[in-house]
Amino acid sequence: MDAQPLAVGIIGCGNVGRILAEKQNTFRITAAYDCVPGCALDFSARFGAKPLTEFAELLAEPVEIVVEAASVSAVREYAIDVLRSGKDLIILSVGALADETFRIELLGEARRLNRKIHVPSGAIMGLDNIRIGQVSSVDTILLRTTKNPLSLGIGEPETKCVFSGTASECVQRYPKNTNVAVSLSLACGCDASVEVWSDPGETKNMHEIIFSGEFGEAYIRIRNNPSSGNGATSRLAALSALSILENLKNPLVIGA
Ligand SMILES: NC(=O)C1=CN([C@@H]2O[C@H](COP(=O)(O)OP(=O)(O)OC[C@H]3O[C@@H](n4cnc5c(N)ncnc54)[C@H](O)[C@@H]3O)[C@@H](O)[C@H]2O)C=CC1
Ligand SMILES: O=C([O-])CC(=O)C(=O)O
Repeated sequence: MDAQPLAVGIIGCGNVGRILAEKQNTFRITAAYDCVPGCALDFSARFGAKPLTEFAELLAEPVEIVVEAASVSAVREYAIDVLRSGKDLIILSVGALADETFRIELLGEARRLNRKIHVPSGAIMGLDNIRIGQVSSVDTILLRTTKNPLSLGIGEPETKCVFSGTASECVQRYPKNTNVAVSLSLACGCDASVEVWSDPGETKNMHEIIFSGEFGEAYIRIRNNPSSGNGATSRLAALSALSILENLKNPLVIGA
């Protein structure tokens, strides 16, 4: 007899939520919440999930895991309640975890309740082995992100470095564009350096990672296709969350 598909709840029925729903195979999004009620209703009409117009309704739904695909503020507002309702969590808006006080509280609750929080590789690659930063010395961890100014939400006409600093500072300035910087910091165990470049000629979302330490040196360049529903979000970010959901019940664990 076939196993029941994994029941999934979603917070955020926007671009990432829709990509996950379009490609669901071994899981089912059975409940969908968005702070814009029309978004949850449209999502439900298209994909059959139960539309929720109040967050509290999600806590009572029989889902094993909730995908947050909404915003940094949504993580701060809902993540702990999701864990307390007995569900695991996938967080896309990883920037929320740059706040150390919040992160310690959230992870403390996860530990206490024996729940898992998954941070997908999102719009980058290599996060699996960048975790070696937690067990060996790191000399450099730098993310250089280059996007079209329209994706960054700025009107910069020239190619220019518009931010240089740390991941935790960067995500406050560009919360919809640099969650990956905080993912890198969490993986390697130190606040990554970040440069954000605005390039009016760039049609992709490019991330370059420069990593060196005890292991040697790495340079990774990812040139992502922007997703059709939100140019600031790379399609890879949604596909990465999709691959977590598709693999949750797989006994063979590959990479991170
Ligand atoms: N970890 C990573 O590598 C990446 C993360 N992201 C993040 O993933 C998240 C989702 O991205 P998209 O789907 O492209 O965004 P989107 O803007 O297309 O959709 C977000 C949806 O969430 C809803 N929403 C926002 N705040 C909410 C709240 N407090 N409560 C309930 N609903 C709320 C919005 O109404 C909207 O329908 C964003 O925070 C984005 O910055 C994006 C790219 C890469
Ligand atoms: O999708 C991307 O290229 C990266 C992004 O927006 C983020 O990390 O928030």
